[in-house]
Amino acid sequence: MQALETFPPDRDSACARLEAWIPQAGRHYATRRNHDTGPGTRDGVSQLSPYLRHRILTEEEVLAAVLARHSRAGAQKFIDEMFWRTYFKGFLEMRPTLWGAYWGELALAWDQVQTEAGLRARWEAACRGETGIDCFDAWAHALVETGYLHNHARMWFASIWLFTLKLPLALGADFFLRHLCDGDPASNTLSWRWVGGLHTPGKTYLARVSNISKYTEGRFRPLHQLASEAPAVQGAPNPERMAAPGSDRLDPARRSVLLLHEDDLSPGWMFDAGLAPLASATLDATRRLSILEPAPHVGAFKRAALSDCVARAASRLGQVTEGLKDAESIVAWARAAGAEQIVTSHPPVGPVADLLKGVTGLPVVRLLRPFDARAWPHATAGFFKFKDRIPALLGEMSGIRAA
Ligand SMILES: Cc1cc2nc3c(=O)[nH]c(=O)nc-3n(C[C@H](O)[C@H](O)[C@H](O)COP(=O)(O)OP(=O)(O)OC[C@H]3O[C@@H](n4cnc5c(N)ncnc54)[C@H](O)[C@@H]3O)c2cc1C
Repeated sequence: MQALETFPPDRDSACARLEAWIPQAGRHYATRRNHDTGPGTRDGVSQLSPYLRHRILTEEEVLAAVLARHSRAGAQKFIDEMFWRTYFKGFLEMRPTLWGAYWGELALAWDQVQTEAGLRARWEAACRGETGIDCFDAWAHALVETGYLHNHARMWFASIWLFTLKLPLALGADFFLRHLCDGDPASNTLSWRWVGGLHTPGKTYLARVSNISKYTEGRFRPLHQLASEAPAVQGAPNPERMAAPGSDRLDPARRSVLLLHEDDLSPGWMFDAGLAPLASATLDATRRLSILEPAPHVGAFKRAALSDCVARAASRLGQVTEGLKDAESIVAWARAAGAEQIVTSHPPVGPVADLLKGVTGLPVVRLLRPFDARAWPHATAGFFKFKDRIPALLGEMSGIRAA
């Protein structure tokens, strides 16, 4: 699988990529980050997202590594972009109904695809990269084959999907989630909403020929092929904000088992908090990403990354059961291990959190990372308000030198 060659799903590869990237995270990133010269040639972005999304690398360790090499001002652009991930997660945690609304819209759009031949033909052509719009078709192929798209290409792609091809937003977000190695409920759903004018109400993103031509360095110039206007799409408005989640309390004296999942593959912080599990298990929630089957590389990435996590933490885990897939098997496994509680890292809104809602009969202790607990409550409005908090959030991180 090409995607797993590009993104080997293990921490050693993640650390090597971070190490190689650090020198580029300053001025180079600020000047080159918007350029997309195509798979295999782009040097302006880190391609760390599959590792960050699954917390094979944590935001804190990437930020600390970058700030050990660059001043805060020198790496400001990269630091800001890193915090978009945190901001989107916090925003969705406090507005979880947006995830339910997305699933409702997806189910409706999927019904329409099955009953409206014209829509089905346009959707299939878009997913197969057969629209006749060269740039769009090339991005569709790259996504399916490599499991990754550059941020600028994601913006152009989503814009063309919505405003030129006039396809439903939920089907586009689903196409991304089924193929991206970094597919993330918060960043993906909210970025699609941002392009469609729902995240910042009324403010849409229109892909323009001149912008595509400039930042693909002449690879593409879709003259007379793109929509010239981008009216906001229909969709659920941003709901009222709820309180950000807090951490459950860990009672280390109770017999615990640890459930490892795709949202946090660096469990060391839970052992530091006193967790000594009788046994551990990994959860495979891939099938819950979509109504359709996710691409093979998506599940393969997650399963291999979970196995790598188990191998790294083996001495702390007790006996390990890999690949639980539903709530019933989680409860049966925990009971068989003699547990009084199932401990897990707090899963943000998404497939794992959905699955864990079905666990009954044993308490589930969801531990929230201090970084998330500090950052998420600030995602109250737009990113630029959140951005004001970045210096304070950096200051509160352990191991960060003041720059
Ligand atoms: C329509 C659309 C859908 C997207 N879907 C996803 C998704 O499912 N999963 C995902 O991780 N990102 C998503 N993004 C955000 C962004 O495109 C990717 O995080 C980024 O391209 C990852 O590549 P990189 O690691 O080389 O980024 P770099 O530019 O090197 O940035 C470093 C890190 O900062 C964070 N980051 C940078 N830009 C963004 C951004 N705009 N939003 C959120 N975090 C950011 C990521 O963690 C990234 O790894 C989406 C963006 C758009 C426009």
